[in-house]
Amino acid sequence: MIEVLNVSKTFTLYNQQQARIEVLKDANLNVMPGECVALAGVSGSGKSTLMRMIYGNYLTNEGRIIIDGTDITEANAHQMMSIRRHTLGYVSQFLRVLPRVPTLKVVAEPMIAAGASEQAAHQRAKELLTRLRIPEHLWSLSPLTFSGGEQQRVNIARSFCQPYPALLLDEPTASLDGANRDTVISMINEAKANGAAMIGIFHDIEARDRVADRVVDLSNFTAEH
Ligand SMILES: Nc1ncnc2c1ncn2[C@@H]1O[C@H](COP(=O)(O)OP(=O)(O)OP(=O)(O)O)[C@@H](O)[C@H]1O
Repeated sequence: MIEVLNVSKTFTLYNQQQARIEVLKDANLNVMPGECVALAGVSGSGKSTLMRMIYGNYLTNEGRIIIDGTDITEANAHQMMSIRRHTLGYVSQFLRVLPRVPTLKVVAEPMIAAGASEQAAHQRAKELLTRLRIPEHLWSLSPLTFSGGEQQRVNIARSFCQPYPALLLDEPTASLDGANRDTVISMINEAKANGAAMIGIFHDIEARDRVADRVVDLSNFTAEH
């Protein structure tokens, strides 16, 4: 479902004497439906960089990244938008939304964009916000003033509102209390049971061990190896 084939990534810092940072060399990873792979490796080994390449935010220097049969290193903007709409979700660490959009709409929006009716999307959004313990009186407010943990839960609700077949998780439990952390771990395991292929970064090792089938250490894919 998510295939990373011989991927290399070097950053060139044009405003700093053309300095080159070789982050990944010949990285390979294959994630099957229903599998969760955790990315590990020392700080700076390229975990976030690889996730951003898979989501199409960073270009790939070499190699191919295949999502559900499409090579996203060659995809145009229209194809990439369609993949993000229907196939690949991304739970980022920080919520990025437009100001003044109510929480309920923020959560339902990706599902509506993927073709669901407003009524069905709002119903699903309400179920998820309830499950993630966001009090109902906050649903009509913008999440921009919410606490860090509340914002993270809105972000998770938004990414789980529709059943993406592939999902990227960037520290999904980082700012959560125990009960919400357990809820998110259950949601990840349910998505897995429903066939989602997932790649995650978890600094919370206990959470990682409860969801990950495999751990891949990106330090093995650096230029020194
Ligand atoms: N946009 C960028 N421009 C230049 N260098 C970058 C950029 N993004 C990442 N890097 C460099 O790539 C390397 C890997 O960074 P990355 O954030 O992927 O590491 P990580 O494994 O996720 O680290 P951490 O565990 O600390 O979050 C770092 O040396 C970083 O400086």
